[in-house]
Amino acid sequence: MITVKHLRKTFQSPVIQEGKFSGLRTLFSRAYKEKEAVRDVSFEIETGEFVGYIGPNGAGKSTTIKMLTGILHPTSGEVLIHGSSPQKQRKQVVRQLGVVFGQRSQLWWDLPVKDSYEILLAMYRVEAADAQRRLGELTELLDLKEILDTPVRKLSLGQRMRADLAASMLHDPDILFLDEPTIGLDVVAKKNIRGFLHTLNRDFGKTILLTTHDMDDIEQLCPRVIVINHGEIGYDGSIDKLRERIGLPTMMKVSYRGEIGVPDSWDLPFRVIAHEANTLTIACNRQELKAMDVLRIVSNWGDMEDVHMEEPEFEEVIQNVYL
Ligand SMILES: Nc1ncnc2c1ncn2[C@@H]1O[C@H](COP(=O)(O)OP(=O)(O)OP(=O)(O)O)[C@@H](O)[C@H]1O
Repeated sequence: MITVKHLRKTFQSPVIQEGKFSGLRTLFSRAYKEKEAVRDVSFEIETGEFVGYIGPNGAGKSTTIKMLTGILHPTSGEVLIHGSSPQKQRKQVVRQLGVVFGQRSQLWWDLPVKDSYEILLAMYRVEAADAQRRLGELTELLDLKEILDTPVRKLSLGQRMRADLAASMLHDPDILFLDEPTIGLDVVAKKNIRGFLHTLNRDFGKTILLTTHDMDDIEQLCPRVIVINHGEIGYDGSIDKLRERIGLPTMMKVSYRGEIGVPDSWDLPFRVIAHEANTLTIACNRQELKAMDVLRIVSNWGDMEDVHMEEPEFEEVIQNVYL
């Protein structure tokens, strides 16, 4: 279980001096300004959950993950991983964590992938038989066979990400923190990574916290989403509830055989957005009005042929949370 209580992190950065020799003067100046990257973040994640941690650029996601993994010390507040602090009981906690930062590889650039794995396995003191078995499983699951002998710098981005994911799993941690593991990948590579993460969670019971800007990652993988904005939690719950809360309209396209007799009175519980030839476009808020009730009304206006419904895109919902 992961417990995060009133986590806060402020950074101090030097105030940039203006004018002549500004670079030098900034270097020797004692003026600092504070940046509150994470203001007040609290949540709990149960064992076996798959949670999306999302927010706009600069919201505080990476800073949170760095505190969860023990890389950064919080200014105040506390993180507990299975009851232990990643800052105070670092050795013990690190064994339970797998971490991937999509923007930066943890593998040795000039070494073949396999050699990096051997170093990591030795660092984690994984016994030879276990190491062999795990490497075999991961090679199979992530389709690594072709790239084990290739130096990391020669891998494509998709191959590198698969190699990094395997590296994060070598010591068989039960919790994974993934910071943008699909960044920059093409559609096929993304699909493969998602498949792997889904398997890890469903079949191997791994607890996963996933940061991403790809809303398809979130929709396909995460039953629960935590939204952070300006260093604070803006939402914590299911995607469906989030849709409900934002309440963007569902678009309904109703087509008729022949004429449509839209009544003169526009006093309707939904909006008619467009009326073209034999088609009406209607926007209705499904939290306020059931689709059946809309259809009951519009069926009186002509001989209905077809109805097409479009739910708001999750991307659009999220943009409204970030505002
Ligand atoms: N070491 C640092 N020193 C000063 N400010 C920092 C430092 N690290 C992060 N920040 C600032 O803290 C804020 C939060 O940064 P963070 O990297 O956590 O955001 P993020 O949500 O991960 O963003 P992105 O989606 O762009 O990766 C930003 O304004 C960033 O500039």
